[in-house]
Amino acid sequence: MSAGMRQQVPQSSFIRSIARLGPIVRPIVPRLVLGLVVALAGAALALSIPQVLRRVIDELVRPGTQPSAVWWAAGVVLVLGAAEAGMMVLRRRLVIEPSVRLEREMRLTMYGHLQDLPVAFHDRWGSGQLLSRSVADLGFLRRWLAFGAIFLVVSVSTVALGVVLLFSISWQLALIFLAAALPIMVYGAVFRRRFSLATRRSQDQAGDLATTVEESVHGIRVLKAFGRAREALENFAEQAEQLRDTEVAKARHQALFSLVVTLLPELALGAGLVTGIWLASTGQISIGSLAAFFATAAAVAQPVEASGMLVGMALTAKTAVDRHFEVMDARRTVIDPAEPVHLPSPRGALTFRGVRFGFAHDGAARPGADGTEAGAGPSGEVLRGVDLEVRAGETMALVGATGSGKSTLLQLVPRLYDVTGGAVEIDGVDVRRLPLAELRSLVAVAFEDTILFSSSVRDNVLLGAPVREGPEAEAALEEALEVAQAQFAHSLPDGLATTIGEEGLSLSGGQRQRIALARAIAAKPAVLVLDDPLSALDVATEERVSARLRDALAHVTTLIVAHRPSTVALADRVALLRDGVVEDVGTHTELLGRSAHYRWVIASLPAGPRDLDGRADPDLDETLEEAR
Ligand SMILES: Nc1ncnc2c1ncn2[C@@H]1O[C@H](COP(=O)(O)OP(=O)(O)OP(=O)(O)O)[C@@H](O)[C@H]1O
Repeated sequence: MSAGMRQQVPQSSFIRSIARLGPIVRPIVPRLVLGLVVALAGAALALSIPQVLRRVIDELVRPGTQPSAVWWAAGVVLVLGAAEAGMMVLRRRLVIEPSVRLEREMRLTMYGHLQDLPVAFHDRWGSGQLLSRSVADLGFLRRWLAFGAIFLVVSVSTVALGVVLLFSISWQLALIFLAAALPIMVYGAVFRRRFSLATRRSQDQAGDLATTVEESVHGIRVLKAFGRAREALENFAEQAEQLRDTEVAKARHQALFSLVVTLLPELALGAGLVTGIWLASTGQISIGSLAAFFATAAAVAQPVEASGMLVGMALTAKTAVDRHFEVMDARRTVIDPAEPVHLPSPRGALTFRGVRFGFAHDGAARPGADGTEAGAGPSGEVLRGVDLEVRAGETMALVGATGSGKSTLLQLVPRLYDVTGGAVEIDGVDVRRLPLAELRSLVAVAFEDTILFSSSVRDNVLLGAPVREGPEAEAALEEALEVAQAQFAHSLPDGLATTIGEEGLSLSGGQRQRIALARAIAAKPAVLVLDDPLSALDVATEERVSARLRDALAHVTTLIVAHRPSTVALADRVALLRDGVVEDVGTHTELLGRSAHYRWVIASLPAGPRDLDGRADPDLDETLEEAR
C-alpha cells in the first residue's frame, strides 16, 4: 500500500475499532473475564494491605498494646501479599493460552483470506505490508488482549477504588491528591491523539521497510550485478531512518506523558505529606490513617504511572485492529457463482466473446458497467472486445507486439482477473458460472516468470495434479517430467525429493521453466494456458520439448503465447492480437501471406527467423527480409 493511500485512511474511534474484534474474541471472552476478575481480586488484595497497616499502627501507638500484635499483623500482610502473587500467576494461566490460540486463528483466517483475494488486490499491496499485518500486528493484539486490556481495566478500577478509600481516610488529603488528576486528564487527551498518529505511521513504515527487505533480497542478483547494492542500502537506510524518527517521536510522547503522570502524583503526595503531618499533629487524623493514606496513594499512583504504557499499548492494538480489517474488508471480487454450473466431462473448447479488460490506475480491475463486473472506459483498456474461438483439442498460438495484452488475456481464463466486459467460456459456459475449484482444475497455467515453491521437485510438479500420491501420481509425475524434458530432476542430489525454490537448490532459468511446464502438464487440464513457456531454453532443448509437447498437447486445448517462431510452430492456428482485439486468425503460413502486421511481429521476435518445420524455409526468410 502506497504512502499516498495511507494518508487517506480515516481515523475511527477506539471503541468502534476494538468493537470490531467482538465476534472474533467472543469464544475466549469467558477466560478473559475470569482473568480480569482474578486480576481485580489481586488489585483489591494490594489495596487491602494499607487498611491492615492502618489498624496495626493505630493499635501499636495505643498505650499497653502487646508486641505479639505486630507478629499477627505481619502474618496477615504476608498472606495477603502471597495471595496477590498467586492471583498474578492464575491470571497469566487463564489468559495466555486462549490469547495465543486466538492469535493463531486470526493469522490462519488472514492467510486464507489473502489466498482468496483476487490478484488485483495483490497488485496493489506491498508484500511487507501484508507480512507485518499478519505477523507483527497480530502479536501486538495478542499482548494487548492478554495483558494491556486487562491491566487497563484493573488500573481504572484500582484508581477508582483507591480514590474512594483515600476519601474515606481523609477528604482533605484526597482532594490534594485528586488536584493532580485534572492536568493529567487534559494532557492525556493530547497524548492520545499524538501517539495514535505516530503509532499508525510507525506500523505502516515497518510494513514498507519489510517490503523493501523482501524486494531487495528477491532482487539481490540484479542489485549486485548493476552495482546498486549501495544505493539499495541508502534507500533502506532512509526508510529505516524515517521509522526510527517515528519511533523516537513515539517514545518522546510516551516519555513526556510518563513524566507528567509520575511527577504530578509525586508533587501531590509531597503537598499531602505536609498537610497530613499538620492534620495528624492537630489530631484531625490518626497516625495509622496517615500511614494508610500514603500506602493507598502509592498503590493508586502505580497504575497512574503505568498509564502511559497502557494507553500506548491500547492505541497500538487499535491501529493493529484497523490495519487487520483493512485487509480483511478487502472484497473477494473473484468469487464462486451463486448458481454454479458443472462440466462433468469437459471437452475444453475455449471461447472469448467480446472480452474487454482494463486495469485501474492502482492495478485493480475497474468497477464495471453491468453491475457484477467492471466496465472500463475506453481509455486504459488493454483488451477492447476480443473474439476468439479455440476448438477443443486445438493448440492456438497468441502472437502480438509487446504490451498488446497477451499475458492479460491468458490470465482471464483461470479468473486471475475477471473480464470487465464480454465473457470467457469453456464448452459454452461462462467461466464465472463454474465453481472456482472446478475451473482451476480444468485450466492449468505456466507463466514465463516461473515461480517454484520451497519444497521438493515432486511436490512442485504435482501441485495442481488431481491425484498427488500413489502409483497414479508417480506415473503422472514421470510423464510430465518426460514431456517437459525435465528428467534432469532425477540427477539432483536427492532426486525428486530435492528441495528447490527459494530455500532450496538453485536451478537454471531453463530448468525452472521445464519444472513449471511439467507442473502444468501434470495437472491434466482440459485447457492449458502457457505464457511463452520455452523462452529460457536453449535451441536444442526447446526443440526436444516442442516435439514432445506437440504429441502431449494433441488432445488438450492449448492457448500459448509465442515470442519465438519455434513456439508458433507448436500451434495448429495463430491468433494475432493488436490494439486490444484479435485482428486475424489463421495458420502461420496464411497469416504470413496476408498480414503485414503479423510479418512485422514475427520479424521482431527475438530469436529471429527460424525454420518452423524443422526444414529450411527460404520463403520465410525472404518474407521476413521484406518485413524488415
Ligand atoms: N497488473 C497490472 N496492473 C496494471 N497494468 C498492467 C498489469 N499487468 C499488465 N499491465 C499493462 O497491460 C498491458 C498489457 O500487458 P501484457 O503483459 O498483457 O502484455 P503482453 O502482450 O503479454 O506483453 P509482452 O509480450 O511484453 O509479455 C501493458 O500496457 C501493461 O503495462
